[in-house]
Amino acid sequence: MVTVRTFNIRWVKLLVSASACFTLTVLCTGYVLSKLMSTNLVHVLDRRVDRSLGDQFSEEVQRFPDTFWHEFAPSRQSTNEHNQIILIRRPKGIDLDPKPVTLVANISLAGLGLAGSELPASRPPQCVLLGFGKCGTSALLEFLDLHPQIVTLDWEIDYFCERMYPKYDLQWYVQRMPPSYSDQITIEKSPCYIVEHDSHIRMHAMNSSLKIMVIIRDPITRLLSEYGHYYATETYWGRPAVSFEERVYNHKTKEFRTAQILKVGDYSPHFEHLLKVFPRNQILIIDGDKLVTDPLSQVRLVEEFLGLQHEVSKQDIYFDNAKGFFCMKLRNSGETKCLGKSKGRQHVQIDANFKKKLIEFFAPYNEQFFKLVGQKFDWLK
Ligand SMILES: Nc1ncnc2c1ncn2[C@@H]1O[C@H](COP(=O)(O)OS(=O)(=O)O)[C@@H](OP(=O)(O)O)[C@H]1O
Repeated sequence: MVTVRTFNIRWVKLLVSASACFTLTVLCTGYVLSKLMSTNLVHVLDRRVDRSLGDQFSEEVQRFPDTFWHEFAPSRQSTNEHNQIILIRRPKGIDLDPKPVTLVANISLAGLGLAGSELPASRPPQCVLLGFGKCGTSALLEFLDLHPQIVTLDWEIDYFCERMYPKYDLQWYVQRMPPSYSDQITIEKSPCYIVEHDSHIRMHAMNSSLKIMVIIRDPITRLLSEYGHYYATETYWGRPAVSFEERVYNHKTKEFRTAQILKVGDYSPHFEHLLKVFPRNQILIIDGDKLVTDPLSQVRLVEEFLGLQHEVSKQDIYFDNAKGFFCMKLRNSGETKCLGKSKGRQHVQIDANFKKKLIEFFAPYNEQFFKLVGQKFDWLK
């Protein structure tokens, strides 16, 4: 009898402390969330506003926590009846479309000395970088972002690809573009666009005068880069990775694994389709190998293609010995910025005989590509 009562009391105690813990957790989470939503209101609007307002604005700014993306531009539509700036943000995470959080900034346009002036807004891109993956798409975009008249989306939205297009409409796409002024050019890059041919048609339907950029590089270097990515992924997940040779060549049949190599490495079929959709003068081909050794030469090509002044200069970049690549010097802050660890990996060394085989394998595909685009590249050495 005594034992049963002791047992019951113990259970009641346990239940009480468990529910107290639960209530405390709920209360704490609620408090933290409400703090996040109410106090950290304003983020730097954009580079130009930030620059024009200088320190005075920066002092007023309370940075929004890093766990939130800057979602929409504070555009005309996103100022409220009190002329306050409204920011819409969503938590960072894997979910591509979580519910955004709307926040009213604690400052007004007039308070910023911006009454009546144009505010940056999300606009459809006037130029898209279609790929090819592993050819330097991120580096190109980072260098272009140094241009005051260029605004770039810093993630791959893949909107025109099959994975996204049926799910989202144009408004969804445009709203995700970074804030820009009407005299700026918005660029986004998604490497799936070049190999998924329906994307070409979908982009043309959005804007038939869209400017198209495609970056290519020596297909063997591209293949090595792709292998580096595969190796890093397998290692990360603790899975065994096959050697480069094994991945691209079947030693039993003594044949290259063409499905693996040519899916992206044969550039011609993708260009053939692109040229059926967009006129050649709307397409700019960037040399990914030159982007590594002389990034300014390729940035200049883009500036001319987009009808912009040459703004990005030697002062904006430097060669970083530790990274082994060119990096950026940011004009506003004086800070330096290199691409992350997953860009600029060391490539595996390949045996000279195997490289010869690869060169012979790719040669006819490259010749066909040079003919198609009327341009030669210094590849296969
Ligand atoms: N400045 C600078 N810094 C770092 N990396 C640079 C740079 N310029 C070009 N590259 C080359 O870009 C290669 C990655 O290409 P992508 O960004 O197109 O890759 S991805 O498809 O988006 O994953 C990457 O390939 P890996 O060297 O294999 O990592 C680089 O060779």
